[in-house]
Amino acid sequence: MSPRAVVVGPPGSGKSTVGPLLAEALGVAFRDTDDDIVERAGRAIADIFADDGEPAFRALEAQAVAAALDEHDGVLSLGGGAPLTEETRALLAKHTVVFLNVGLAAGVQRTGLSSARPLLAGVNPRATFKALLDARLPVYREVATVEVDTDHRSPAEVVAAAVAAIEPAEAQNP
Ligand SMILES: Nc1ncnc2c1ncn2[C@@H]1O[C@H](COP(=O)(O)OP(=O)(O)O)[C@@H](O)[C@H]1O
Ligand SMILES: O=C(O)C1=C[C@@H](OP(=O)(O)O)[C@@H](O)[C@H](O)C1
Ligand SMILES: [Mg+2]
Repeated sequence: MSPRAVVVGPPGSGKSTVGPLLAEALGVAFRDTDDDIVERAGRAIADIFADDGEPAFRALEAQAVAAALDEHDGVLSLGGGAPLTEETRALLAKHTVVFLNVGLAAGVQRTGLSSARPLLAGVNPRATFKALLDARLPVYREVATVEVDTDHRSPAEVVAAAVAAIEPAEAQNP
């Protein structure tokens, strides 16, 4: 079993919002590995970071991603940092991976009102977000088979662009 599409990208790119809409458009089920981690640990992501630290979260995340890649055949959205783990990058090599890109302004705006993302909770979210984008863009591009810009696009417009990008990629690699 293999997901129809795996969705990666920075926090605020819309993985958890666009993912279910993309699944609906493709007529398949949706799963989000952050939800799997919360369910399995019985704790919020912010609590896992606070109690056990980021390396412990990344280990739970790598397990959750490996299991979901094996079990799920619909659209699978990952947490923003999942492709930082080398084992996950290796597993993603066999899959259709959609990179939802977001620029600094929209990314900060979309994540600014939420305290659910511990990595962005510091005193200067804009500088933190910029450093995160600089470090991660090459990683997202390394694992992606298609890239979709989400700035100035509604979630429905992002879905349309993603479907248009995925279908020719699937035709090339059936
Ligand atoms: N294309 C978009 N345009 C405007 N707002 C968006 C868009 N995509 C997502 N959002 C909003 O941004 C916030 C973060 O989205 P989310 O799906 O949780 O991102 P991610 O899972 O990539 O971190 C949510 O409030 C969501 O409604
Ligand atoms: O970028 C990251 O490292 C993280 C992103 C979050 O998911 P979203 O990208 O869905 O916000 C969540 O997995 C955790 O807070 C760590
Ligand atoms: Mg998410």
